[in-house]
Amino acid sequence: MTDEQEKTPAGLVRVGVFGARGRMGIEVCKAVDAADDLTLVASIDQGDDRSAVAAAEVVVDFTTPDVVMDNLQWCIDQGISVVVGTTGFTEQRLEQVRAWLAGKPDVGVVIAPNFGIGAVLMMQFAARAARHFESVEIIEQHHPGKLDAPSGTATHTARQIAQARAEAGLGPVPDATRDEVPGARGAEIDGVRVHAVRATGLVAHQEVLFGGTGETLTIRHDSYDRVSFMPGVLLAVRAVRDRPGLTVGLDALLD
Ligand SMILES: NC(=O)c1ccc[n+]([C@@H]2O[C@H](COP(=O)([O-])OP(=O)(O)OC[C@H]3O[C@@H](n4cnc5c(N)ncnc54)[C@H](O)[C@@H]3O)[C@@H](O)[C@H]2O)c1
Ligand SMILES: O=C(O)C1=N[C@H](C(=O)O)CCC1
Repeated sequence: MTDEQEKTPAGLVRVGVFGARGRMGIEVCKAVDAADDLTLVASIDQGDDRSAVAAAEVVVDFTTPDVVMDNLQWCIDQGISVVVGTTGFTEQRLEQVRAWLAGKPDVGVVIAPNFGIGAVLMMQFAARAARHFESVEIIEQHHPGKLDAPSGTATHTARQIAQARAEAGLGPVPDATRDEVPGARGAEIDGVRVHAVRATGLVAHQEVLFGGTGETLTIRHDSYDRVSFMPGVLLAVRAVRDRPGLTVGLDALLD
């Protein structure tokens, strides 16, 4: 048993944070500190020795797409459950995480592209609406410090919409564009156009625009402050050890 483990009062969940000096990591450390049932045992950023995290029961990762897989493999190897907010998860990456977890029946991993409760509902509403409209486009807007485009949230939403359209037998989204300045029509994710806006003053925002005969439907979510993600992060921290294996998205935890 480590010193940190010995010192922890019974009943408190020991939490470590990767990316602790980043925009999200700072908020996560504050939220864990403020929670009566959690205790922050390690806050790690680039260049720090991550072995301090070995005392944690749950690690929260808000780092970057290029380091998150190494962090995840390390935590799973140590038998530590992980809550991941870092983006960049392809189906291939998710399969890799499932393979690492296969030999660790007591370890849980929750990976969610967006921990905002409103954002999770926005994605659910969009998936529900998708089968009723022939047209759909996604417009995501974020702060200019964001490294990836389109956002993980937009990519996840596009995949869910594409799946709902396929199940409903909808064909391609109508679009007569013949001459295009490259990029003018956005990126295409599973047949859904996604437009990424970056501007100072923004935090994280997304609109899903549906079009049908004589009508449009816009579903919009706005995170004005990173504290909006904290209830979802804490929900996952409290639940992850009771969910062995991989959970993608917050939907199952909210239900
Ligand atoms: N799921 C969500 O709800 C949600 C919300 C906001 C952001 N994000 C995602 O979270 C990630 C982080 O976002 P951010 O705005 O906090 O970015 P950020 O750049 O402010 O923070 C990332 C931090 O990770 C640190 N880091 C880099 N390599 C590391 C390593 N090997 N070990 C430990 N720390 C390391 C960096 O030094 C930095 O402090 C991004 O992928 C972003 O898209 C997800
Ligand atoms: O600030 C970011 O970066 C965010 N990233 C996530 C994404 O890519 O969807 C969630 C919203 C904030």
